[in-house]
Amino acid sequence: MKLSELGERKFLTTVVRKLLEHSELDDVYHKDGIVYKMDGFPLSFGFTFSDPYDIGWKSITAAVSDVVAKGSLPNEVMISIGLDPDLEVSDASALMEGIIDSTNYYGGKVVGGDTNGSKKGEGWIDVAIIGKALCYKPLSNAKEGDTIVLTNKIGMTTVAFISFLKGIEVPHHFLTSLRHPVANRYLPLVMHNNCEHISTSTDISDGLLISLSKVAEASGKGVNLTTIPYREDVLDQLNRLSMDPFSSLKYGGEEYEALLVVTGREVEHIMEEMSNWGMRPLIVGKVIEREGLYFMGKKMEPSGWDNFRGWD
Ligand SMILES: Nc1ncnc2c1ncn2[C@@H]1O[C@H](COP(=O)(O)OP(=O)(O)O)[C@@H](O)[C@H]1O
Ligand SMILES: Cc1ncc(C[n+]2csc(CCOP(=O)(O)OP(=O)(O)O)c2C)c(N)n1
Ligand SMILES: [Mg+2]
Repeated sequence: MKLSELGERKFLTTVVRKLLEHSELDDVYHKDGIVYKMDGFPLSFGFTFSDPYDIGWKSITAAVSDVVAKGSLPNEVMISIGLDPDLEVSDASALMEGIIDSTNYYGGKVVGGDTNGSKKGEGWIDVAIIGKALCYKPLSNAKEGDTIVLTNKIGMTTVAFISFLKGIEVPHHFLTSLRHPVANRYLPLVMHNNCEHISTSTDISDGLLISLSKVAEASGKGVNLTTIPYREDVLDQLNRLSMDPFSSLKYGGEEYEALLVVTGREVEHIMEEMSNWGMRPLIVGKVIEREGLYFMGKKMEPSGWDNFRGWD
């Protein structure tokens, strides 16, 4: 069987998980207050419209997103790059500047890395981060009745992805978050202040549905999504593209927002604090007893980005 038939998530849960020291496949590995993260992508994921600086910036944001979503702050950062020998030095410098600026923005420091040659069009960036946990909660910790809060409304990348797949030109502003995504660096502080009320948390970089179902599976519970958390301009544009919001959900990913799973009555207070730090949070669902993923009580399949299958 080929990897493309099995899919990335099944490969991780049925093959990789068995070979690891521990069985929890969380966004970061946590031990004694320290978190460990590795995240990478081929440079071709920068599409044709991203410049080298922004690709460097984004490689850090993608990795930091998992760290901040787990209530942690990045410290040491290491970078492994593979570059085409024909690349201009000025472009390679811009890529490194994007990496350094982004790391500084999130409060970390680049302490080293590795440089390799790649074939044309096959370069990559891998980022490793060691960080400090201010409020780490394992994915398995979600409890029945918990409220699920998303840091901001989403959908910009979904419009871009659907437009590409349809071969339609994308209005410029929908590309901004794909080019230069910014994760909220204050989220770990809000989580730290309210840690006793947070059951767990995760980012939504592979798409909202995948992340919700990871929470459900890890905790042995279910998740009921109660709204489609798209921005108004996204809903308008999907309408123009003749796509309904529900079927668009699977074309997600590369949105560096986070889900907080909140227990008890502090939800409003936590959302107010998030607003004070620049987020516009909203409630998107609940943890329920019945296993699986549901939309307004109706069972649905988790779908989203898969590195071996694309949007699946
Ligand atoms: N090649 C690998 N070897 C060991 N663990 C891996 C490998 N690839 C992924 N994992 C682990 O599987 C889990 C899920 O990975 P991934 O989907 O890439 O996470 P995320 O989307 O949060 O970046 C993580 O705990 C990660 O550390
Ligand atoms: C050419 C191209 N096709 C498809 C995509 C879409 N895409 C690539 S990676 C990804 C998911 C998230 O990536 P990342 O945050 O690096 O992944 P993680 O390891 O955290 O899951 C998506 C939606 C793209 N960026 N470029
Ligand atoms: Mg990630």
